[in-house]
Amino acid sequence: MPIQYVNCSFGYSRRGAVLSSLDFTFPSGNTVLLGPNGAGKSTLLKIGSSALLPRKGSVRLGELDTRSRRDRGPYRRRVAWMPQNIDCVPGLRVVEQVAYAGWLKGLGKDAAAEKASWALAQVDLTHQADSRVSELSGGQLRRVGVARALVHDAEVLLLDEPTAGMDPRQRRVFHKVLGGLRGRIDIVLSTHDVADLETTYDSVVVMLGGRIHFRGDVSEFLEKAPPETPAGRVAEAAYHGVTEGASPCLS
Ligand SMILES: Nc1ncnc2c1ncn2[C@@H]1O[C@H](COP(=O)(O)OP(=O)(O)OP(=O)(O)O)[C@@H](O)[C@H]1O
Repeated sequence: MPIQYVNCSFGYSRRGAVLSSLDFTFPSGNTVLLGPNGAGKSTLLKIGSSALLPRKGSVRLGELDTRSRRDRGPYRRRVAWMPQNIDCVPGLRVVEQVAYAGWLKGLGKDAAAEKASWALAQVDLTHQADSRVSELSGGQLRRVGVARALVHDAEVLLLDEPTAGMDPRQRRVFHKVLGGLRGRIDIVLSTHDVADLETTYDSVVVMLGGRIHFRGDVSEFLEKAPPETPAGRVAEAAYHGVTEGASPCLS
């Protein structure tokens, strides 16, 4: 079931609006959220996760509304969010970090341990299960963040720039992981990286200036590239085609 933004407005201060009367529903499947710095991608995901509440309007998953205190617990069990900054509990090993996240979302101790091992396997980190997080690279730490988001069987996974800091090999592994989750969970991932669009995602959403500027299938998005574009540069050219001429700044 997709997240719905209904007439949603939000600003960090009284004066500046980041989102204004946004009516939008994320597509099902794997969705990549693109847009320049400051377009509002993280804000959209934070509001979608219920970490922030809209100033006006609502964010819903089925009948659950993030503004309702009673709905927020069930909402957060169904929608997992990985923020840009991954905070880990000092002293815990990787598998314990993930199990702890599951326990916080209501899993029993044994179930949390079992699901933690499963989640680490999904992100190809089983071999690091007993490492301390301080021993991990930035890319591996992001995969721990994804495992923590996966551990409690949410229906929707919101990932804020999970591939930042990953080397090309790690990124390939990560895209393979996302491709493998296709059809099992709805994923929305914000990034500046347009590699592997066809094999990893079903839909593309482009944000500009706090608005949804483009929404469509990956194939519709790639058609925005000029016909003579060399094969390896189609996604990048499509992104320029979609965003060209539009103001990148928030009004
Ligand atoms: N905590 C905050 N306090 C005040 N303004 C903020 C805060 N976080 C974001 N903003 C502002 O909100 C707007 C949208 O920022 P946001 O981080 O959502 O964009 P983004 O598309 O995720 O950017 P990036 O690609 O750089 O991560 C920007 O103008 C930004 O300066």
